[in-house]
Amino acid sequence: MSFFKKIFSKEKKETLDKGLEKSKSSFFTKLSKAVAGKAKVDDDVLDNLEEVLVSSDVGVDTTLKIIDRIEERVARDKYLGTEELNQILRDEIAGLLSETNVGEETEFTVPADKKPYVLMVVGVNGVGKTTTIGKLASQFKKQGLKVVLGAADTFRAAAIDQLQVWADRTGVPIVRQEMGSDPASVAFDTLTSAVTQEADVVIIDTAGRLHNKVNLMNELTKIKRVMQKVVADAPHDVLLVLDGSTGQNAFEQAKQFTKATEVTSLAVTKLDGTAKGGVVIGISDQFQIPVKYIGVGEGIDDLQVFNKHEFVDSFFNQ
Ligand SMILES: Nc1nc2c(ncn2[C@@H]2O[C@H](COP(=O)(O)OP(=O)(O)OP(=O)(O)O)[C@@H](O)[C@H]2O)c(=O)[nH]1
Repeated sequence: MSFFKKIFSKEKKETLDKGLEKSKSSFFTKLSKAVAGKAKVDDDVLDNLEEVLVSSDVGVDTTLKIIDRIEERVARDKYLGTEELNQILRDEIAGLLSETNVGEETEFTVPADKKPYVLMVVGVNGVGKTTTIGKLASQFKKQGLKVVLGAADTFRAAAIDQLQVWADRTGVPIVRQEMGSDPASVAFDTLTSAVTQEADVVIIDTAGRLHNKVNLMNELTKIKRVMQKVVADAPHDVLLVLDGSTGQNAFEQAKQFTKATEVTSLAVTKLDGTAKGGVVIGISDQFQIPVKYIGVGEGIDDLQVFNKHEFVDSFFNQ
């Protein structure tokens, strides 16, 4: 048994398979319609395939890239049977994910040389930001790491309270202030407290008001600047949380946030409730930002480290 197979636990695989069920069944139903009655991959099949990919939220640019590559293959191999299409798509998608040079990890890890490792989490309301933070806190704590949460989404009282709920649930300390207080001040306090406690991981929640990009940019820049007074190279990671079930909206949010701040990794949530799982492929390809985590359920253990081999295996194994 390969190393990869050994560490890809049965439990993780089952959760992933279940989480991608809707996307898979919708994709393969469409794919079988796209090739119905056709023995070879021709222009018609490629047109249909293009539609299948776009309607699976892979995104237009990434779809065209995939179609171009299959066209090249058709031209080279002369005859390509439609029964081979599944394998070819699988190869092309795995290839695309490899180009973004991500998804090799299988476990939650924090860099050993950063203490505390500071993770700033951004994203609009409702995408699953708080839940993702709670799930991450739980995972890191399980590894014996000391975690501190910072409630720097001070825009809404509910956001602070919700993070408190996750802090209580996971037994992790939280630094919070009144609603409406300066988010940068909360971040500063959180880092100071983390350094004093010799914490390993700090997770900072931020407000994601997209309606005013300049404000958002200023706010995130200020939080970063103030954090650097405590930990010089903080934040070590800026994680953008996107709701996978919103398909093209997720692309739009990624576009806006990457303009407002330097996003270093992505979490795509709610893949279990949607047939739009293709969004993971398109987003990682178009933004060239690693998808680090995927949310495949509401439970505390339903956040997975995104691994491209596991993802492609699960997606294409029916
Ligand atoms: N099915 C499913 N639901 C999820 C997932 N992640 C989050 N949710 C749910 O999505 C809803 C919104 O999640 P929150 O974490 O509250 O979202 P938020 O982005 O923090 O939003 P605000 O609290 O409004 O800022 C909650 O009901 C979560 O349980 C997931 O991976 N799968």
